[in-house]
Amino acid sequence: MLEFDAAQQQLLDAAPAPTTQPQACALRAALGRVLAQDVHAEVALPPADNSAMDGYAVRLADLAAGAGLPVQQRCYAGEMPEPLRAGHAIRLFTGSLIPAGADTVVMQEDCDERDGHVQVREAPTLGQHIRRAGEDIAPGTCIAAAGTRLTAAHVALLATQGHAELVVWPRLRVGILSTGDELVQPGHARALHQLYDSNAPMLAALVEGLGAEVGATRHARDDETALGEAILALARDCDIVLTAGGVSVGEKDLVKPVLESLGGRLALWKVRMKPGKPVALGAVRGTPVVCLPGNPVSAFAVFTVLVSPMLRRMQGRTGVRPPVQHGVLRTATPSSDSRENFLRVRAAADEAGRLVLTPHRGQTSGIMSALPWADGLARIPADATRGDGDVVAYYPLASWLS
Ligand SMILES: Nc1nc2c(c(=O)[nH]1)N[C@H]1C(S)=C(S)[C@@H](COP(=O)(O)OP(=O)(O)OC[C@H]3O[C@@H](n4cnc5c(N)ncnc54)[C@H](O)[C@@H]3O)O[C@H]1N2
Ligand code: MOO
Repeated sequence: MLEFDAAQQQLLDAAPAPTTQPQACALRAALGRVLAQDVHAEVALPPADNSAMDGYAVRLADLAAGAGLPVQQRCYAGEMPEPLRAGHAIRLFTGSLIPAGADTVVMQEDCDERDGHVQVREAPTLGQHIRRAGEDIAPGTCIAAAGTRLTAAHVALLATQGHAELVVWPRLRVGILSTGDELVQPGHARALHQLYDSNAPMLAALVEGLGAEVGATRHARDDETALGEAILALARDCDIVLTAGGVSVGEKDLVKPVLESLGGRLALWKVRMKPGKPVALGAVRGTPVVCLPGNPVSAFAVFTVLVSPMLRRMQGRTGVRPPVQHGVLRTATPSSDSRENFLRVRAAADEAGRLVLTPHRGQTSGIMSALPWADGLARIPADATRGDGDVVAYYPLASWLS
């Protein structure tokens, strides 16, 4: 059996970085896209000294006499202030530019304005409430690196630079094949011996959750010709193909011989992980094909911890393996197995602020209701027992599936 970490690495090694040309993408459509180039700040942030408060711009020394100061101008955000005259104040608002000659902002709560004069009640400190030009970002700073998958926060930061377009990698196109005579597509009538196909919609949703695109989805019966045609068509139209089912040792587990007949190199593994022992990696006409186990729980776990790093690399992303955290198991039932066991767990903080991991009551690969229930996967090492109070590695779905 292949060790889990070695399998994850071998899949990564089989993942080519993007080979297509980067493309332009409107800022408004950039959420979830992957930057193909570093973006450097051209303008400082903030671009000019401005007020952090609604109040008055003054010269600190002018307050020493304690007299009220004539209000020279009311300057709103979006207007140009006049240079501050000696012994005067300028009324301004949050975001208003600081007038030349002013060195301090007094918030309006500390002032009284009457008959065109402002009296400052609380002695300010020099420079208070002024946001300095460039204090956040200096021109030339890299504000988003190539390989970043853009979030709303990145979109906001990139907008400060006035960019209406960004250079991103084309979306990775993933082909999905579910296999099995027993499967019926949702929306169709189902006989007693049949099962609705949940792997295809699940894998499509997982792929889209990473910011990749579903190039095509197919279902094939357990028949060498049908499987071969489907894999060839998907390999032709997509950057990578994911199949589910038919990869174990049963008489109708035909995916392996079909891949071999298509002439691709093939590595079939029994990976030392649970759920998800049977996993295969092949290539058809240069397109990687990854075969996941048919049990939907196993396919979900394999996608999360084995396949997602590979897809991230093909998307052109950096940080292909999200951080693994650690948490304390809270369970009445210790876990042990000859394979690395990825328990479906919920995560919460205990009174001391420690991350506590509670396993779902059903941990066999047939218990699908554990998937939407879980926050992540807790990893129990192979050939070891871990029970209540033990610290284990934790793979949060929020980061491993994004
Ligand atoms: N004798 C052995 N039997 C099995 C072994 C083994 O080592 N020796 N391994 C077990 C493990 S572990 C797994 S995991 C499964 C994986 O088998 P396959 O990848 O060949 O998957 P199938 O047999 O095609 O299906 C397994 C299971 O999942 C259901 N399924 C399949 N596709 C879908 C779908 N798209 N939607 C919903 N459900 C699906 C299928 O009906 C089966 O119940 O093999 C074990 N057996
Ligand atoms: O490895 Mo299988 O995925 O446990 O049921």
